[in-house]
Formats: sequence, C-alpha cells, structure tokens
Amino acid sequence: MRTIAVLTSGGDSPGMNAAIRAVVRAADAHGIRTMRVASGFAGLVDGDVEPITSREVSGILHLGGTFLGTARSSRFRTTEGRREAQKHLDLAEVDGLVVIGGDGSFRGADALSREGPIRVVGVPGTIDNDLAGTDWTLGFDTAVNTALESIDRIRDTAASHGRLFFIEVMGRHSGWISLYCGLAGGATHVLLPETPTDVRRVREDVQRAFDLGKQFCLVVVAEGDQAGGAFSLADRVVEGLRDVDHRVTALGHIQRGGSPTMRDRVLGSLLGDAAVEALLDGDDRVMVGERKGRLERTPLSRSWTDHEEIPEPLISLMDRLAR
Ligand SMILES: Nc1ncnc2c1ncn2[C@@H]1O[C@H](COP(=O)(O)OP(=O)(O)O)[C@@H](O)[C@H]1O
Ligand SMILES: O=P(O)(O)OC[C@H]1O[C@](O)(COP(=O)(O)O)[C@@H](O)[C@@H]1O
Ligand SMILES: [Mg+2]
Repeated sequence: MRTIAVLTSGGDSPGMNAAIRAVVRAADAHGIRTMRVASGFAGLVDGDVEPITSREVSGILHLGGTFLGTARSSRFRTTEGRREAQKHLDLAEVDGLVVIGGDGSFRGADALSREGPIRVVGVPGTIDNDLAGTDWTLGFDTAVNTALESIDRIRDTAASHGRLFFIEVMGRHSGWISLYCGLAGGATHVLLPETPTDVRRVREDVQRAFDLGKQFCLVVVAEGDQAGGAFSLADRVVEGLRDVDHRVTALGHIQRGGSPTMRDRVLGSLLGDAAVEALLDGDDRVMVGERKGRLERTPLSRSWTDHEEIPEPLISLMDRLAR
C-alpha cells in the first residue's frame, strides 16, 4: 500500500473533518501518501484528485461541514461514471480509498470496488445514525445537540404563551434524530418514519396533556414521517383540538452545520485512523465503526441492510415520561 485517497460524500456531517485529518495523518505516520478527492464521487468522476499533506489538514478539527466538499453525484450511479472514477484512481496510482459518508455513499463505494481493482473502506459519516456496525455515526451527536438548543428556545416561548409546537427535525428515512430530540427535549410525542403515524393518538395525547394542566406541548416530527412532515401533521392534529393555540417550526439545515462536539471529534479521529489500519491489513469493502467502546469492521453491504431498528425501550420510555 503506497497511496490512499480520501473523500467525503452525501450529506455533510460534523466530525467529517476530524476523520479526514486522521486519515491523512495516520497514513503519514505509516509512510503512505494521501490524495484528496474534492466534492465526493463527483470529484472522482471528474478527476479532481490532488496530493494532500499533514500540514494541510491543520486547523480543521473543530470545523463543521467538510473541508473537502461533498456532493450527490448521479453520474457515479452509472457503470460508465464509476469506470471514469477508477481511471482517475489509476492515474494517481491510488490503491486504497477511504469513503466518509452514509448508506448511499457505501452502496457506491461497494459497486466501485466490485467493478475494479480499488479497495475501499467506509467511515460512517451521516447525521442520520442509520448504519449498522457502529453505535453512533459521525455527526449524530452534534446534530441532536444543535437541534436541542433550538428546541430549548422554542420551549421558552411555548411555555410563555401556553402553546402547542410542532417541531420538524431531519431524517427522511431515519427517526433517530427525532427520537433523541424528543427524549432530551421533553416532547409529548415523537413521530418517526419507521413507525405508522396515528394522528388521532397525537391529538388525544396533546389534548390530555393540556387538560391535565400542562403549560405547553412539544411534538417532534421527523421530516420523513408518514404524515408528510410537521406542517401537514399539524393541520390534521389541530382539527378537533379544543382551545389550543399552535405553531410549527422546521429546523432544517441548521441541524447539519456547526462545530462538532467532543464525541464527534474523537469518533472521527478514531475511525479515520481505523480506516487506514483496515486498508493496511488488506481489507476491502468494510466499514469501520465503534460498538460498545470497541473498534469493529463490518462488511459494507451489511452497513445498510442490517441497520438497527429504533430501540423499542426508548420509544416506550418516551411514552412513560411524557405526561
Ligand atoms: N446504489 C448506488 N450505486 C452507486 N452509487 C450510489 C448508490 N447510491 C448512492 N450512490 C452515490 O453516493 C452518493 C451519496 O449518496 P446519498 O444517499 O446521497 O448520501 P449518503 O451517503 O449520505 O447516504 C450519491 O449521490 C451517489 O453518487
Ligand atoms: O441536504 P439535502 O440534500 O436536502 O438532504 C437532506 C437529507 O440529508 C440528511 O441531512 C443526511 O442524510 P445523508 O447523510 O444520508 O445524506 C437527512 O437527514 C436529510 O433528509
Ligand atoms: Mg443516507
């Protein structure tokens, strides 16, 4: 192994920079050259591949987003696009590629490695926490803490006016952000894409809470919830509610930006280093992750097929505490 390349792909997530830095510096420590690929698979298809040194990843550990840029590339979804990508890897004499991204990026990385000589290792970088083989994905902790800051502010104004708030958080296919925001933010109800939405039950819970003297109510809704997000859910829930004033807030992309928490900086550092180790060991098509405090390697294809259900004990904890 003489040269590796690193790229970030899909939705950016806080902690990606820590992982990039760790990849470059761990490779350097082993005497391996690193190439950086700009803008994810799009940059690979276009040949935007340049050498990067340990000095060039100074001062990025604490920054949100991704210093390499990211993209969602439709060309890379085609075999022709992946052939171009492999051509640029060959030209730069790259023999191992670290892909920092989510489930989609890993599907792409898996296909690339099956079709050509390149070996790939994945680092789970997504705020959605929707991958198997790691307890936490890079960026989830920061995104939830960022959303909570806003939820706490909303609670202040909700309590002052005695209002019901519907708060939409990210997660087109994944309810982890919604569940953790609901638990940590003291919501009356959370709605997740993974479970059916019972509008009547939300209405009854909210009505009961106000009838029992609650001063305000927060309902946290994942954007991919069955009802179609917070605005359409709100329209259906408030129809039939007595004496309840309501407002709706969608937190949007502010959840994805900002300086990574300690947990995401440390996780990014650990996993970036572990990815280089995996390539040195001759591994291919694996994702590095951390489970129960231990570093693990999981076949890439299992990372998106075996992803864990939202834990039922946490959903029932929500139910017991929301009263
Ligand atoms: N099935 C696939 N085959 C090949 N490439 C894919 C596939 N799915 C996703 N990709 C590539 O990975 C990129 C990132 O995937 P996406 O789902 O947008 O983000 P994430 O990796 O964060 O889940 C896509 O834009 C595309 O280039
Ligand atoms: O930034 P975009 O393209 O609007 O995507 C929004 C989606 O990206 C995410 O923030 C992160 O998803 P990925 O990490 O899978 O890309 C989702 O929570 C959200 O549904
Ligand atoms: Mg994804």
